[in-house]
Amino acid sequence: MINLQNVTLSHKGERGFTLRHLNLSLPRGSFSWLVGPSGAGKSSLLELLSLNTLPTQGQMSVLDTPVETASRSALRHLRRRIGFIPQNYRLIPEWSIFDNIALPLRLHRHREPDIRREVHAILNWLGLTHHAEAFPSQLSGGEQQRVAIARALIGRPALLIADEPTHALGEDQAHLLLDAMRQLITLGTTVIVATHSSALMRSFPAPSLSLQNGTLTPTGGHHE
Ligand SMILES: Nc1ncnc2c1ncn2[C@@H]1O[C@H](COP(=O)(O)OP(=O)(O)OP(=O)(O)O)[C@@H](O)[C@H]1O
Repeated sequence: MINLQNVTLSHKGERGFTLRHLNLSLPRGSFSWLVGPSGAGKSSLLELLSLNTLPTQGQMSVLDTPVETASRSALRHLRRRIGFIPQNYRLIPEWSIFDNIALPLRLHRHREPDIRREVHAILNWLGLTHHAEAFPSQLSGGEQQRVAIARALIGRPALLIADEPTHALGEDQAHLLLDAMRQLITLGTTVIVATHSSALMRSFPAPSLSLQNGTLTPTGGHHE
């Protein structure tokens, strides 16, 4: 499902490497926490796995597709099977909350009546129904984070990547998200969640990947 061999990443203009010699293998339907100190490279690794950046060196396959030989259109199709909850939400400011959440379904060319039904169901589940026609700037941080969660989950992604997805949420909402992730795993989705919250990790024991200074260190998780 996900395989990294000797992957390194350096950002443009950077002299050293942000991620170094990463080897990682994650099976379909697995759940992994991603931990490490601030600046260790967690967000950079998640940007890589969600195909927003590509490795500087090494081999990476995502959803069983080697990315270095994939065409642009193959990468575009792959990205549509990935749900990503970025740390800064990245909602489209000019679009309503409804349209932000509907985006993955529209990319998959679902029928409008089905889109309306599914978006309203997820708005209701996350307590956002009254914000359907609002714009992102009119919402609180926690509400925007829930919109980002809804957008990532609505297409039932094959791979779900979440970067501190509960940092602006209350405890009940964090548990709602964990429950949804549990369900996705049973459907075969692979899930990776970066977090600084040991309380969150305790509530869902799972293997963890530990990044230190751009390198994965062994912790008894899935990685090699
Ligand atoms: N676009 C970029 N260009 C240059 N350097 C970057 C870029 N993005 C991240 N970095 C650098 O990569 C390193 C790792 O950053 P990253 O955000 O991946 O860490 P992190 O583990 O997610 O940290 P945090 O827990 O604080 O979110 C940092 O030194 C950062 O400055």
